[in-house]
Formats: sequence, structure tokens, C-alpha cells
Amino acid sequence: MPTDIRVKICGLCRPEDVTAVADAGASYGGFVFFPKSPRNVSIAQARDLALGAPVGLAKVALVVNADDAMLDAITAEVPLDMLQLHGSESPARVAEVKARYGLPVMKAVGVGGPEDLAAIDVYAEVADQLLIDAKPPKGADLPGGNGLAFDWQLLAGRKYWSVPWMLAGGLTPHNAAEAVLRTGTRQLDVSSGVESAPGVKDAAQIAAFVAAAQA
Ligand SMILES: O=C(O)c1ccccc1NCC(=O)[C@H](O)[C@H](O)COP(=O)(O)O
Repeated sequence: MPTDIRVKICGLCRPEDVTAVADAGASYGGFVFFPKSPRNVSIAQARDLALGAPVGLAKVALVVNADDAMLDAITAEVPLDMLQLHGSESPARVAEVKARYGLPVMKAVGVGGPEDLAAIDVYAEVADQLLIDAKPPKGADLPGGNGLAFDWQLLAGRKYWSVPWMLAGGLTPHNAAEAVLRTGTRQLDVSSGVESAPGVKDAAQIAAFVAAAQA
């Protein structure tokens, strides 16, 4: 029986990825605009993918410290339901993006240790959603999508913030159910954990992930 656990599959690059995500029953599909990423898409690619998405699949554009020119270009071309800010955007910048584009904004917050938890409360004041992700290792090429989990115990006792949140980082079809049970999250986000190679989504793993999360 379906549960209310919502899943976001990030880093969709091909039309078959969008189909697999929708068929699996995920709630969100993410498009990565970050040239160093193996999941990077152009605006034209993202537009085609978004136009091919079925009603009911929320389309999320992921950007990293994007300026207005880049966001203007993306939002002018790609039909979107949410913007995901995955860089070091300040709370003021989150509020500015929200006001300028009129789209819900999800702010990613990287967690590596207890010292990172205060930022979650700060961003909860300005963002529409939070994505609580593993902090990337020092010197990593990518600020996300690294397949690394953080210590979920850090969230013990803090299952609720004033806005909805997603758990991310190192999730796979094998640990998705445990992640829901241990953290109390109602939303999961995954990228590399449902790939057969960097940037190549795997339909069977996507289906297994959503099924495990909702089991
Ligand atoms: O996925 C990327 O390539 C990426 C690049 C630049 C910034 C963020 C990126 N991904 C962010 C996501 O939302 C991922 O889904 C999240 O970090 C979890 O990734 P993973 O541990 O691979 O499941």
C-alpha cells in the first residue's frame, strides 16, 4: 500500500529517466545545472525533459550559487515547480530568489557534524523546504551527489522543522527504509545511489528505491 513518503530522484538526464521516475511513483525529479557534474544538463535538455514529464511529477532545478542571469535563463525556458539551491547561498539570497522567481525554494544544508545543525534552523526561516545532505569532503569536485551519508544520529530528537525537509546523502535501495525509520523523515532524495555509472540512472534501482522508501 502506498505511504506518504515522498521521493526525489535527482540528476535526470534522459527522457527514459523521467519515465522511470514517474513510473516508480517518485514525487520529484531533479535537473542539475552544474558543469562539473556528470549529471549536468543544458537548459535546452532540461526543457525537453520537463516538458515530457507527466503531471504530478514536480520538476526541480538544482543550481549552485547561481546568479540572476543564470536563473533568469533557466526559469524562462524550463517549466519548473521548485528551485534547489545547493551552494553557499546566504539566507538573504534564498529570500531574494524566492521573491524574484515566485517558485518554492529548497535550500540544501550540508551536515558533517553537530556544528552544522544550527544552519538548518536558520534556513528554515527563509526556505520553503530543506534538503539535509551530507557535507561534501574537503576538495570534492561536487557539492552534492557524492554518495556519502552523514551520521543520522545527529538528527536524533530533531525530526521536525517549521518547513518540510528531505534527507539526502548516500541513500540506496538498501538503506532507504532504515533511513526513514531512523530519522523520521517523510521525504528522501537520492542521486548516485540509483545509478549504474556516474550520471547514468538505472530504472530498476529507481523502482527499488521508491518501493523500499514506501514499504
Ligand atoms: O548530483 C550532482 O551531481 C550534484 C552536483 C552539484 C550539486 C549538487 C548535486 N547533487 C545534489 C543532490 O540533490 C543529490 O541528490 C544529493 O546530494 C544526494 O546525492 P547522493 O549521495 O549521490 O544520493
